Amino acid sequence: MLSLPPSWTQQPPKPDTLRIRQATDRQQALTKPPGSLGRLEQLAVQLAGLQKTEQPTVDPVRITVFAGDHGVCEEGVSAFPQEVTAQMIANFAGGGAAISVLAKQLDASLEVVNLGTVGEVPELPGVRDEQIAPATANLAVTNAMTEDQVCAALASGDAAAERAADAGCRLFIGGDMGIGNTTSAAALACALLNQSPESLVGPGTGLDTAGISRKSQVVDRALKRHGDNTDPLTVLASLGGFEIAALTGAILGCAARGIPVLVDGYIVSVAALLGVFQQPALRDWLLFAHRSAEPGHARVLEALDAKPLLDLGMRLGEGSGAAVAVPLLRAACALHNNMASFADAGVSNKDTAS
Ligand SMILES: Cc1cc2ncn([C@H]3O[C@H](COP(=O)(O)O)[C@@H](O)[C@H]3O)c2cc1C
Ligand SMILES: O=C(O)c1cccnc1
Repeated sequence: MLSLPPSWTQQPPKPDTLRIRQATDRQQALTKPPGSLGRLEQLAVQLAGLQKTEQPTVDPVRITVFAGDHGVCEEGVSAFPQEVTAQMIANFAGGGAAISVLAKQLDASLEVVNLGTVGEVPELPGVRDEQIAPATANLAVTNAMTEDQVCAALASGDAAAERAADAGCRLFIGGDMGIGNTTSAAALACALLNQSPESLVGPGTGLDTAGISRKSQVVDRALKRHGDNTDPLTVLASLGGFEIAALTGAILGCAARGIPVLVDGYIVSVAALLGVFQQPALRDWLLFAHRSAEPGHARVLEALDAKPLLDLGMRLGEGSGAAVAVPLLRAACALHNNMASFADAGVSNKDTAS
């Protein structure tokens, strides 16, 4: 019997329509022409509905980076060697990674979950050892994971959501670290969206044209082996990665517990897409931070009907693009919660002007 977290099979809660109406009315009453704060208004209204509150906030922010290695690296699909995954875990803990710097700057809590790396990772503060296997199997030739391994990864993600809820976190950011994971993400997105490898495979950490063409052929082999099954659990087992499955589990787990999720780039968006395939109502809980420079991201965002807040040419992962968008959400909440209304400030509204 597979042991799946409840959020895999149960629908996430619906946003609170009363709070949405109240927040929409409040935006109309604040001292500004209606709609003049653009998408910041919609963000505050969405957060008020999801958090079931008059005073939305994103603090405290929780960032969890999930790390795992990919057997498909033996096909030469990344510009970087596989040992970088374990080395970066140490860098996250040491404060030197991009997400470490951003988390500190945002005053967000950062945790790292190691789901399985080929390289040794010593015991480190802030790093949880939840290793499933040293790496997934090579998805070009066989299923990347067993269904039991997928369940273990989903459960790790769900446990991260539980910790975020227990800590009173009001916004969740998931990050990825796993050399080779843009190959897995492309294969997953191709299988779910019935796309060709050419349309979704990109340079990742920096492949040249010949490298991208080789990577496309690897994804093509994987898709031929996989067939046309779009069941999320089957697709994850066939083409996924430990960190991607854990991200899906975390995103579903956060929604189930009433925590909105700020989605990062290509990898996290594919994890979110899997979650939406499994539970379409998950879509309500997702805010999209940025458009990654990885070319396949645009197609994945389109499938999710998502218009990200930023387009900065970033293509790092780790949750970094989402972290950069947090100040926008903070601004949206501060404006919503603290601006004066026309009545309070004695400013004439459109309707009362003579
Ligand atoms: C030093 C370094 C830090 C990273 N942080 C995130 N990634 C990102 O790049 C990798 C995916 O790209 P590909 O599929 O081409 O290997 C993942 O580890 C992802 O998290 C990094 C990559 C490197 C090299
Ligand atoms: O957008 C991402 O998530 C991404 C892009 C390239 C490499 N790693 C992650």
